[in-house]
Amino acid sequence: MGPILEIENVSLHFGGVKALDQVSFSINEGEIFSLIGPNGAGKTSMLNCISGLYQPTSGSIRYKGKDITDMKPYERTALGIARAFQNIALFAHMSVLDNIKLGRHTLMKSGVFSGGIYVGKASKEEIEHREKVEEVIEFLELQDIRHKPVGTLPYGLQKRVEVGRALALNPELILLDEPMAGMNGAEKERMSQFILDMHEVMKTTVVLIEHDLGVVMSLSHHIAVLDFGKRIGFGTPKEVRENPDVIKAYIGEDTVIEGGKTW
Ligand SMILES: Nc1ncnc2c1ncn2[C@@H]1O[C@H](COP(=O)(O)OP(=O)(O)OP(=O)(O)O)[C@@H](O)[C@H]1O
Repeated sequence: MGPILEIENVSLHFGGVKALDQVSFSINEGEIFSLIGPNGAGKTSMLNCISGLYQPTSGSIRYKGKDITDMKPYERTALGIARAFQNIALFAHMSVLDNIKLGRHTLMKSGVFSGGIYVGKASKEEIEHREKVEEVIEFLELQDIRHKPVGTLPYGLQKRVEVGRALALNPELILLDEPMAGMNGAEKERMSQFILDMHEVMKTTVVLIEHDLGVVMSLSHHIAVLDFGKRIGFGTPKEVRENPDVIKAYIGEDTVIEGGKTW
């Protein structure tokens, strides 16, 4: 399959800091793609450029052949790009169900108030809306906690709800910023399985930022490696693992890039 996202010479400067420096790569439709690199390498900045939170200083971003570089975040959401945040962006006092429902509000054409007045369009939309939310709750196995306030849940489950909120937007491209941060081994395995199912069952293209290289190497079809804002590696897990520049950037660690190692 061809590329769904093409990043071309993207730079992002904050004053003198080059968070991204002429970075290019493309992501194939339907694949699991990972962005890796040390702290401060520019991974989150790249996701921000893709989701529209930041505007690149220069360069372009094409989604399904269309230049989206100047589009607002909500316009990108409408095109099928959704994002789960590194720091959970949920409403702690609201239930799991309501948080996931809220994720879909940006997509609803009928306003919040039209439901009670104009039955036709609003009700059809409301049914679709509800069906998708239920599908996500089932997919991420959140049935038992659907009515629990998110703030009362363990961190790992909150991360799963955060992913659910993005998934409820029915994205073709989902951006997951460290969805496994702070999780134990069993929780990571579970999240890995959900990511694999997003790819295999939902046919969603997944862009993942993850520090656990074991997870990255086993899940990803392709990987881009950033260091100080520059792309220092790109390819399959095998290619990246054997790339001398990547190994060099990994100095101070064992030079074998394997499971259990983090970056
Ligand atoms: N809004 C901002 N204002 C100023 N500098 C920023 C801003 N956002 C990011 N940076 C800087 O850009 C660089 C890249 O940061 P970024 O958060 O993208 O890295 P990262 O690879 O995601 O790191 P981490 O793994 O720690 O999340 C860092 O030097 C950071 O301090």
